[in-house]
Amino acid sequence: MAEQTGTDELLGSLNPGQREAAVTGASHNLVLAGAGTGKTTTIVARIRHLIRNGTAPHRILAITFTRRAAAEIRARVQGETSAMEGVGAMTFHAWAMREVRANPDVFGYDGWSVLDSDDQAQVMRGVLGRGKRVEGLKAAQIIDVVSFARNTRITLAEAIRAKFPDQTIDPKAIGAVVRAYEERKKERRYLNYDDLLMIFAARLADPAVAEWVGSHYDEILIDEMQDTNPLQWTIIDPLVPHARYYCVGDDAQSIYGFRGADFASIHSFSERVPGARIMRLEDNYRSTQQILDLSNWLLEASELDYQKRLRAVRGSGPKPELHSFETPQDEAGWIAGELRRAHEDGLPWSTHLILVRSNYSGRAIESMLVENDIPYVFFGGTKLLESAHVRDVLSALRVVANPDDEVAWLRLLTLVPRVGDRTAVRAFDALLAAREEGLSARESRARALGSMPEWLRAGLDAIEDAADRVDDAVGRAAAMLTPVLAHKYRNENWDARQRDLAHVERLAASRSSILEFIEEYLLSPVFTSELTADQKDDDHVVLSTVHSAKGLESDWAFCAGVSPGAYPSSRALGDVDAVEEERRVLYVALTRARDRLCVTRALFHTPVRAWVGGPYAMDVIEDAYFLSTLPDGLMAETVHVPQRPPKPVAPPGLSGPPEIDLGVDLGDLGD
Ligand SMILES: Nc1ncnc2c1ncn2[C@@H]1O[C@H](COP(=O)(O)OP(=O)(O)OP(=O)(O)O)[C@@H](O)[C@H]1O
Repeated sequence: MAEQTGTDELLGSLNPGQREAAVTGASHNLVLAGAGTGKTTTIVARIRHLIRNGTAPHRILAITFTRRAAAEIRARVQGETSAMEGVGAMTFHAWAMREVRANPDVFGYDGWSVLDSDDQAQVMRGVLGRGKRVEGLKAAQIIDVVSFARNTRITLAEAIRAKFPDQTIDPKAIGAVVRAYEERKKERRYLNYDDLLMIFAARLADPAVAEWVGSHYDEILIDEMQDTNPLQWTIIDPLVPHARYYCVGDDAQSIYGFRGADFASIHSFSERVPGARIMRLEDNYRSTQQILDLSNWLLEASELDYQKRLRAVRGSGPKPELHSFETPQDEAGWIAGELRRAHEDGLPWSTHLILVRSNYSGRAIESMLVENDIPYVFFGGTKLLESAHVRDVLSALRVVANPDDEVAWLRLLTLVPRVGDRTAVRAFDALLAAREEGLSARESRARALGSMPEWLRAGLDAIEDAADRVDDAVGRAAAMLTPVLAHKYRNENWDARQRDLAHVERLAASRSSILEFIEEYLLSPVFTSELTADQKDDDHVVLSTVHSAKGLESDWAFCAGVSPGAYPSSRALGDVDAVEEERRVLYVALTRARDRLCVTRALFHTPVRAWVGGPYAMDVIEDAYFLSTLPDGLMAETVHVPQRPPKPVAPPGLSGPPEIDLGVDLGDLGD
C-alpha cells in the first residue's frame, strides 16, 4: 500500500520516529518501544491518521488490555470531533464475545452463559463434592491450571508439571476431575472466559469464516502486544491475510506470564506476520532522567538483554526517594501524610498515584486514605459484578437468561427465607425435570417453585417480560430482592450496596440482552470505586495494583511495599522466568512517575518475615531482593525510625511490686 498523506494536528506534535510509526504505509507493523516513549500517543495518532485518510471509523478495531484503556483510546481519538466516533476499542475477550454473540449461526452457543472465576470454582467444588478428589489442590487451583494449559496451548499434563513442579499430586486424578467438570459445564450450558476465545479461534480456523470476519475491518490495532498469549495468537494468525495489523508493545513490561502471556512472541513477530515492519521508539517523554536511571539499572541487572535504555526528553530532576519504615502501617501513614501535606500546599489529589503489589496490600493503604479523608479510586479493588450483593441480583437475571444455570439457581433460591441448600437442590432438580418434559421456562418455574413464596415466581416472570430492556430487568430483579437483601446485609453497609445496585441498573441501559450485559462486565470489569468516584469529587488520588496500572502516569508516584519477599515475591524464587517477570512488574511501577518517585518499604517488621514464609530462608529472600544490589547514588534514602513516646519512670516511693489479690469475690458462694 502506498504511504498515506493526509495530516492530523496530533501528527505535528510527534517526534520523527513516532510520526513515521503513525503514518507507516506497510501492511503490518509492530512498534516496539520502552515505557513512556509514546506508544499510546502513537496508536491514537495512527487511528486519527487512518480516519483522515478515508478509513471509516467502524472499520478500525483497537484491542486493548482493559476496558479503561479502550475508553481512553476512544476518547483521545474522538477529541472534539464527531467525525472520529465509531472506532471499536475493546479487549480480546470482549471482541470474541461480541462476534460469537452477534452471529450464533456461525459460532453456535446461543443462550449459554459465561461463568466468572468464583462460579467456575463453585461448579468445580460440586464435582469434587461428588466423590472425585485431588489431594493437595483446591477447586480454584484446578481451574487455574486448566486455564493456563488452554491459554498457553499445552497439555494439561504439561501445565500441571509447569505450575506445580515441587508438588506430588496425581495428574490422573486431576484429569478425571477436569473431564467431569467439562461434562457438567456442557450439561448446564456454561462457558468460561477461555471458551469464548476458543470458540472464536476454532471457527476462524475455517478460511471462509476468517475471510468473513477479516472483511469487517481495514486495520486491527493491538496494544500491549507483549501480553498476548498463544490462545490469542490463534485468533490473530488466521486474520493475517485478511486485515492489516498494527501492534504496539514493550517486552520489558510483560507481566502476565502467569496467565500464559508469551512476550517472546513479539521477537518473532515478523516471522509470524510476514512482511511486518518493526519500528522502535526510544525517547521517554514521561519521566526525569533520574527516574529512568533507576529503571534502566533494574533492567540492566537482569540476565536477559532487554535492549532498553530510556533517555529522558525532559532532562533532570530530583533523585528517586527510598523510604524505609518499621511496619506497613507506618509506611501507609507516611504516604497519607505526604498526600495531605501536598494538598495543603495546593497540589490537586490527582497529582498522585499509589502503586501496590496486590489487592490485599492495597487494603492497608485504602484504610489509611479513608481515615485521612483523602478521595481515591482503587483500580484493583472489588469488581462491581463480583461483589456479593450484585451477584445476588444477577442470579435472578441469570436464571431467566439460562434456565439451566445451576449455580445461579442455587444462589437465588438460598436467598429465600428458610430455604437451605437441600431445599434449593430439590427445587432445582424439579425445574430440570419439568424442562426435560418439554415445559417452557415459565411453566417449569410455575410447576417447580410451588412451595416457594409467590414473589419469587411473579418476580422472575416480570424479569422475563422485561428481558430485552436490560436496565428494566435489573431494576425488577433488585426490587424483587430488596427486602431479603436489606435483611441479609443489614449490618454490612446496606446503603452503599443499594447504591451499587443503582449503578448496575445504569450500566445495563442500552444493552441488548441480559447475557451480553453480564458478560461484558465480567470480561472487562469495572471496580466499585471507579463508579462512586464519578459521582464524588472528580479530583482524587489513584491507588492501583501494578497489574492494573498499565498506561497510568502521574506527577508523583508512590511505589509501596517494595520490601524483601515482595520484589521478587518469595513465591517466584527458584523459577528464573517468574523472578524475571517480577522484575518487569517493578519496572512498570517505577516508570509511572513524571517528577517525584517515592519507593517505600517496611523493613524491620517481624510479621513481614513471617508472611513471606515459604520454603525459603530470610537470607535467600534478601539476596534475591532487587534493591539489595542498588548502587550508591541512584536513590536518596531515608530511614524512618518511629518516635515512640518515652517510657515514664516511676519515682522511688512508688516502686516495689505490691501484692494484689487476684481472686474473684465469690459473694455468698464462698460461705
Ligand atoms: N512527542 C511527544 N511530545 C510530548 N509529549 C509526548 C510525546 N509523546 C508522548 N508524550 C507524552 O509522554 C507521556 C507518555 O506517553 P504514552 O503514555 O503515550 O507512552 P507509552 O509508551 O504508552 O507509555 P507506557 O507504555 O509506559 O504506558 C504522555 O504524557 C504523553 O503525552
